[in-house]
Order: sequence, then C-alpha cells, then structure tokens
Amino acid sequence: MPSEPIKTSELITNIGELMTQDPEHRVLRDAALVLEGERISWIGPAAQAPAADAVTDAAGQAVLPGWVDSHNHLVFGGDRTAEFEARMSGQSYAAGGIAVTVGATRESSDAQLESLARQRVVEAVSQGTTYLESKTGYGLDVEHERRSARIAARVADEVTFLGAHLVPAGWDADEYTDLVCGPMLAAVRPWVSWADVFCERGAFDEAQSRRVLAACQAAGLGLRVHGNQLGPGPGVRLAVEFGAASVDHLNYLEDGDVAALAGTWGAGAPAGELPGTGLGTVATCLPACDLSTRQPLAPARRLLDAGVPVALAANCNPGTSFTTSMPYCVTTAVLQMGLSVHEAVRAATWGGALALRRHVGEDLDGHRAVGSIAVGHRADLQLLAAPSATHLAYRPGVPLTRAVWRAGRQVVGGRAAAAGA
Ligand SMILES: N=CN[C@@H](CCC(=O)O)C(=O)O
Ligand SMILES: [Zn+2]
Repeated sequence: MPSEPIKTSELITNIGELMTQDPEHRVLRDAALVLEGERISWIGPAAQAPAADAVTDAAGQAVLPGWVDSHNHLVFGGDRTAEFEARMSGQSYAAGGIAVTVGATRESSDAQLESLARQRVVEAVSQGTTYLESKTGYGLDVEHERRSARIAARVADEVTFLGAHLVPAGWDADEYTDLVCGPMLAAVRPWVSWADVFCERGAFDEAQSRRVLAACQAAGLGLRVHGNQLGPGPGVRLAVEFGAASVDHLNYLEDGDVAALAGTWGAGAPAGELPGTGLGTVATCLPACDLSTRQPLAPARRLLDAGVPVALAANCNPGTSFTTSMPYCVTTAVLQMGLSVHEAVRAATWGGALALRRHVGEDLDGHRAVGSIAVGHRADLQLLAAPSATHLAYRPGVPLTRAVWRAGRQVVGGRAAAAGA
C-alpha cells in the first residue's frame, strides 16, 4: 500500500466531528489530535492544540477510528460469479460451493495468491480499514492450509485457521476432522493465533465442531465460530461453551442463543470495558454476506438490546460476500438493521477490536489497542469527505474516505487532499 514516511509528530486539526469510540463514547466538535510515531499522544479542542512537526487541516470534516474488520477469507484464487448469478435467479447458497474455490486456490501459485490477497487489503484500506483479520480455509489439505496461513500472515494483522471449512470430496468427515485436529493444526500453528469452524449443515456437525474447537484451544489458539448462518443450530451454544471471542453470521437465532450470548458478558458490566477480564463472546454480524446470500439480516438490534456487544465485518470471500467495504456494512446496519450511526460505527471499529481482543492497552505481544481514538492507542484513523459520520448512511454508496492513517502513517490521501485542495 502507498505510504508516506512517518513523521515525528503530526497534528490533525479543525476536525468538525471526532467520533472517538473511547470508553465514554465521546463525540467531540472542533477538535484536534496529535500523532507521535505510531500512537495517539493528545486529543482536545482545536483551539488548545499543541504544535507538531506537521499539520493536517481536516477542514471541518469528520474523523473516526479506522475500521477493524474482524472476519475475512482473503487468500483464494478464482471467483464464483456463476454461482452468484444463479443465486440472484433464486438458487440458495450452500456450503458445497467452497469446493470450487478450493480447486482454484490450489491451482494458483504462491505469488498469485499473495498478490490477490494484497490487492484485497489495499482495496479495504482505501475504504478506511486499518486492522483486519483473514482466515485460511480454501486449502483443505496440510500443505495448502500451511501455505494459506503463511500468506495470510504476510498480508493480514490477525490470522485464523479454518481447516474446518468444508469436508473435501473423497474424505470421511470424521477422518478429515482428525486431520484438522492433528497434522493440519500442527502445520499452520506458527502463523495463526485463532481457530474457527464452520458449524453448519453441509459442513461440520456439533460433535466434529466440538473436537476442532477443543484441539485448537489445547494448542493455545483463541476461538471463533461460524454459526447459525443457514438455519438454527449449535454454533452459538458451542461458542459460548468454549469461551470463543466471537460467533459470526447469526442469521437464525433463538431466544436461548441471544440469552446465552448476553450471559457471557455478566449482568450490568459495561460490555468489554473491563480490561482483560469478564470478556464474553462478541456477536459478529456480516450484512454484506446476508444480502448476497439472501438470508435474513442478522438481528443486530436485538443483540445490542440484550446487552451483547456487536461487531460488523465485511467477510470478504468469493462465495458469500465479495466485498472489502466496511462503509457498505455500516450503511446497511443503519438503513436496514436498526442501528444508529454511532452504534454501527462502534460495531465496525471498537466491536471488531473487541472480537479480536485488541480493544485495550498494550497486549503482552506489544500490540497497541485499536478500534478507538484515545491517548496511547494505535493511531488508526480515517478522515471522511463529510462533516459527520451520519453521511455514511445519508449518502450511501458515495466514496467518503478522504484520508487514512495506519499506526501513525498516512496510507491514503495526502495532507493537501485532506484539506480539500
Ligand atoms: N460460511 C462459511 N464461509 C464463508 C463462505 C465461504 C464460501 O462460500 O466460499 C462465509 O463466511 O460466508
Ligand atoms: Zn466466514
């Protein structure tokens, strides 16, 4: 991605609306902030801003945290246009389509796969994404999963092992599950910190999913689950049972599922803001996927009302959601899922960070918090070509990303562009 050399310090001033997503959920007017190296060092009224080595004039426009996109499948070859067209003519989505992408992925060279994945990251960053996750899952044998994990680790901030995406043709499901839990897990382990399982009809049943989650947890991986996408099922229950950081999709939830997720956050605790303690399972909703598969939209409003923290993610993959656009997800969450603009932005920034456990402090591995604008956090920001975040929903489909900073480095736009010149 293009980047300018990092400045010692940079003042971004004349910010019309600064939506911090900090613990107080502050929205500041006529604000400014200072970046020092990769971190945010000062936030306050523009009139009191300190001097800095460089100055960006936000020209009264809005600044938000960069999007934290916590669910993607970026390492794949080919596409599934024909399947999409068939779906738009009434065919339903089924897990089996994954096999088409597995074939195209195995036929691609390492260089092709990495280049394609990088292009997808660049596309995401150009729309304001500053931190993103990618899964494996289109290799589905030991060597190709290892390769996917290695490539994903080169392009994404967080990598999730999804060997349990589909049982490949010719395999017995239980024997394939043994492979995932044994040699495949060992092969990918150096590159991944998360594991996931597609717990759904046509993919992995409850017993197989439980085995995958237990083996990956024993190997020290954090857990995530694809659950309740194509019908009611055990995905949410399993995620809760294993203390997964996130359960994703959630198109078919029963009252008990919502209650179980809410229960993981404890009564009355400010969701996710007890650093390192009391963290439950985030509900990750994937609106672009829901629309592309013509499934009912995940009940984000109902989940928030029940006290469950919600994340929004793009779920970029060739089968169900071939988009990297977090603004599209935010817009849909507001226009069609009943979230306020503030809630949708929160879900696409702080919510994603919470789903990746990157929402607070400096972690043991030296990562700074992402997903909110606060002193000490990583300087991941986006400047909109609009005076408020409301324009993301008010002007749907309009490219509003004017400038993006990732770890203090401006990776989209220039200071002249930022000032509207
Ligand atoms: N649902 C499972 N996995 C992907 C889709 C995979 C595919 O169809 O290629 C998803 O998150 O939607
Ligand atoms: Zn997925």
